[in-house]
Amino acid sequence: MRSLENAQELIEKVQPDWMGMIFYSKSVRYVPEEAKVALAELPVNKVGVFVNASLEEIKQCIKDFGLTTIQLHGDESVAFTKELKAQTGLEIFKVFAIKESIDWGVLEPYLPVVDYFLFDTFTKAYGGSGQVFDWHLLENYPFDKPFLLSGGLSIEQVAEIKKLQNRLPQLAGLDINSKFEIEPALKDVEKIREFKKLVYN
Ligand SMILES: O=C(O)c1ccccc1N[C@@H]1O[C@H](COP(=O)(O)O)[C@@H](O)[C@H]1O
Repeated sequence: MRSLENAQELIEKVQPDWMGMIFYSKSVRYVPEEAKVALAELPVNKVGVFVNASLEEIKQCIKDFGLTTIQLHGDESVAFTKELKAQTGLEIFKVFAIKESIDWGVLEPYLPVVDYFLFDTFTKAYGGSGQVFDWHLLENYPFDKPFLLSGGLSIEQVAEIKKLQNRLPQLAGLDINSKFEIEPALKDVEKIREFKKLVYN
């Protein structure tokens, strides 16, 4: 999110557990530096979404925007992720871009370093594609580590999402984005409220 009014309305009406801001300059949802004064004061857990950013860049955004959580949405190594955790102590979501299969061995070294895994659909643009991956690939998820589901989540998938929640208790949250927008970065608050009601009631 990047509009103060839209974010305030969403917080008031939906009370999300987290709210994301994209700090990847190639994204249509990129949050410019000028937004920092307004967004920093929002009373919500703020997730900074980064794609192969440097430690310095991430630390500057943490300071400017009052981030509580870092979402690493690129090809960040275990060593980089460990250093970020050591230097900031903040909550970390590490994203894995899913293609036709998942090699759980690749995720394993991240276990001691991250708070949540986040699964998104593979795309050359890294994220925000609105594309859904094959959720069957998660059925043999081998870890206790909680994970978040992402990638084109929409209101039409509520029944399937509920089935997945029943099968996989490690599924800790749903990361919604482009399917709940009026335009890039402007969220449809009523649609999100409806989605939350349908999924959690
Ligand atoms: O939204 C973007 O533009 C974006 C760009 C680069 C990396 C991540 C991005 N967004 C994240 O992508 C996922 C899935 O979004 P969608 O539902 O498929 O639109 C989500 O984590 C967004 O935060």
